[in-house]
Amino acid sequence: MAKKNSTTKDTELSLSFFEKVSTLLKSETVHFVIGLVLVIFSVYLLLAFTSFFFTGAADQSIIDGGSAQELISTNNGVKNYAGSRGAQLASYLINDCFGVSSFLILVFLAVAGLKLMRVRVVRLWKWFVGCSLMLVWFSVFFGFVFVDLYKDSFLYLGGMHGYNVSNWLVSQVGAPGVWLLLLVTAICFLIYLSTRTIIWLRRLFSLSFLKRKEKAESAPGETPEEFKTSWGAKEHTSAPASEVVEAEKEFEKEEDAATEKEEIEPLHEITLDLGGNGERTKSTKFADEDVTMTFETPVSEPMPPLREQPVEKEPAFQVEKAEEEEYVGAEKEPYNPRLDLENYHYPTIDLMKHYDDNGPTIDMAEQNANKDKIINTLRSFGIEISTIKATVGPTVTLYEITPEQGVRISKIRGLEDDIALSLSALGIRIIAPIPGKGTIGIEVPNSNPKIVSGQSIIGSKKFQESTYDLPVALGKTITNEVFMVDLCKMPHMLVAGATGQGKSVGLNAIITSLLYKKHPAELKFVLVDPKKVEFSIYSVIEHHFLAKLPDGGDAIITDVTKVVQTLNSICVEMDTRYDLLKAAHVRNVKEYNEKFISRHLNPEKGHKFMPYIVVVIDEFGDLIMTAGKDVELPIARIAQLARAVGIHMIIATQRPTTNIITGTIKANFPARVAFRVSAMVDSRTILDRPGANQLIGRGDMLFLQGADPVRVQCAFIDTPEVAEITKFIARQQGYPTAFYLPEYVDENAGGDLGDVDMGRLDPLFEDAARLIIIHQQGSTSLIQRKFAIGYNRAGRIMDQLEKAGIVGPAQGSKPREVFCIDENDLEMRLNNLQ
Ligand SMILES: Nc1ncnc2c1ncn2[C@@H]1O[C@H](COP(=O)(O)OP(=O)(O)OP(=O)(O)O)[C@@H](O)[C@H]1O
Repeated sequence: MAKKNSTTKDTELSLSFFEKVSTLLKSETVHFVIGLVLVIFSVYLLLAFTSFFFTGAADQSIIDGGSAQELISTNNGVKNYAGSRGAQLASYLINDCFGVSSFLILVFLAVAGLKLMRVRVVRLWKWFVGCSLMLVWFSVFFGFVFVDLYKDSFLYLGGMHGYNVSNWLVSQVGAPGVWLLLLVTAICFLIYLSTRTIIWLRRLFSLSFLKRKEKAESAPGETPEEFKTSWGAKEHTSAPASEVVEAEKEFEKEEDAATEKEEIEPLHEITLDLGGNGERTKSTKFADEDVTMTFETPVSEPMPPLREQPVEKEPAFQVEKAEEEEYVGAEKEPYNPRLDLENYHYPTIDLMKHYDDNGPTIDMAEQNANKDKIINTLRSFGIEISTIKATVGPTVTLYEITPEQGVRISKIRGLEDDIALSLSALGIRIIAPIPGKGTIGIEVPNSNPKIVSGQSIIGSKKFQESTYDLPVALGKTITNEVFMVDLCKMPHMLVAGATGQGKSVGLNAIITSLLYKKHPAELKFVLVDPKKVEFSIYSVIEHHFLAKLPDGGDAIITDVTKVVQTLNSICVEMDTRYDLLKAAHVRNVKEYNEKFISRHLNPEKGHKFMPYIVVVIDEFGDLIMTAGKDVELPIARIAQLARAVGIHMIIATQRPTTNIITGTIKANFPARVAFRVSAMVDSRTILDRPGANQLIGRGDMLFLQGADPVRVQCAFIDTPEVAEITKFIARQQGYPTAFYLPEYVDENAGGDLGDVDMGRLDPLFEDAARLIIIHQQGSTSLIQRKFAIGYNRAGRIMDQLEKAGIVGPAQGSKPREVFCIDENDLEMRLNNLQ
């Protein structure tokens, strides 16, 4: 017995020891120290290797012939700068192993060290595979090519590995075979590094570079007909290019999915087991009643497609027939919008908090009690039911009842308060009938609600594999399915709910979903936060994901006048985008970007890749109260028109009254999210029906797009989680500035040049005038940039230039016309001014 006790104790002790060691190994400080040691060791190796080239010959006899005792002694005579150990290491790795390609070992060690120190974000396994493959390849290559050097040099360029392997290969496939083998493996490796290799190879095989040369030499019109047809330049080059874009996309997708899957797999599948024996459905017949109660565990059936509501007032958008010949860029490679930040890594799922208590559990006692209460309450009003089925969601259970024949639905609907009273629970909602089912639903809050973690939503297969353009994962439905929508199709969303009911968390869930799925080149946010505290955590990703006015101010907009300017600037951007779409003869931003990527739009004519812009406005009520029409008008304009040009809006308010959510706003925000509100009238304002007043709060919400609202438990993504995600993004390389929205010149303010004081010209006035003349471009942002001054000062200088007749009036987003042709002309005008 005593022996057994001591064994258990030992096991416990060793367990806690291993636990301690494993926690220690996970600590950031230990990682940093190990990383630092690796980096320093790689520097030492570099020294040893480099020195080996110069001192290797002299050291050879000592290293090879000297005894261990001699090498340890102080006067060992080794010349290598890294001492006898360095010389041994270099001799072993270079001569005995892989030759000069052993340098790749220290490259990998340095990269691994930097990753552990969190200096660089890299995919270590990719570096490992890459370095290992190159190590082996170069070793064989040098062993094969410099085989003669092995006889009379102290340095084996391919090491013994390269020498042996290449000799063996030569004996098997002959020297030409080894050349071909090396070529094929090198090509495969380059394809592994970048699928662009395929484009180069195709070009090489089609000899299109020869054709280009020929074309340049022969004058236009001189190309012989047979030459044209046999080479078929246009069709042949454009088709593979687009295929390769697809291939690249596929490649990236697979790669991302593979890495993400590794981290995500265990998190999203929740299986409910009511009976404890693995049955999915269980029916219970109650002895005293005639009612069958069925429990249903949530199944992950595909969600019914959301009914899309056509956006009201969407203007007719005509597409003119292309008359001019289509532009085809000189470069055949597709444009890669992500190229500037091609090493950008999407946030990983482990940045979010993991809740152990994730899956729904079923309290049978609670279920039975609720069932009895529902049956008894209905019976006391003379309503008999034949079946009752319970679906247990994260926070709410849906009881689906089938009444006996002849019972009027309106009668049950009228009993909402009585059932709520009998169950003594808040948040009871009756859905009579459940659309498409012929049953009546009674939603009852669970006594022990579960948190729907952000990790379980973002890590879900459904979200990870979604192909939506702007995927937004909101939470989980009553059947525990991940509830997702495509913001692109909505196209704007209205979020309302009383204070403290989960609005801010909901907005975080929306923004975070987009951050997890989009590249900084493809998406920009405009964040408006009159409360000044909600969105401040996003300020660190300004250079990656935020858009702002080019006036040098904060990217998170907190000031009402700035909001008005920004919204108007977005209207300018919207108009510009429409013009570009029209010029490109396409109907929406997606088609436009596809055309731009395939280089069918000329950047010199102002065409550019258009990222989606998502405008998120918190506390919209506050804005309307302070700025009224100034805010409402641009919002209504954007909401009516911006869908096609990739600008989407999400506005949130805690005061869902009719003077804030006006008819115009409502009509243009077809997707509505309602958290709990205090009064039925507020629910009617948001959803056009009651329901939001019966929610239980803490992220319980109704989502409406189309006819029937869906009850969803919003994902809980807390501020520290968002901070981790934004920190992860901010640590990576970003753009030099935020995405600049176009300048907006307030026509009422700017148009009145009577206010411009020409007696007190800005000290930079003359320099700015010269700059404008040199560039022949009347742009305020140019002045701002060159003189590093704010928007307001640059705007004032521009007004003075206009009054002095040097530039013309503002023309929306386009630069002003410059009236001065050269510096002489300017001198004359300046003299006239004095
Ligand atoms: N989805 C959720 N799951 C669990 N708890 C939640 C959820 N959403 C919100 N909560 C809880 O409710 C609290 C208030 O949420 P939140 O700050 O989002 O409210 P709010 O509506 O934005 O309030 P306010 O309008 O005052 O900013 C949170 O701190 C959290 O404890």
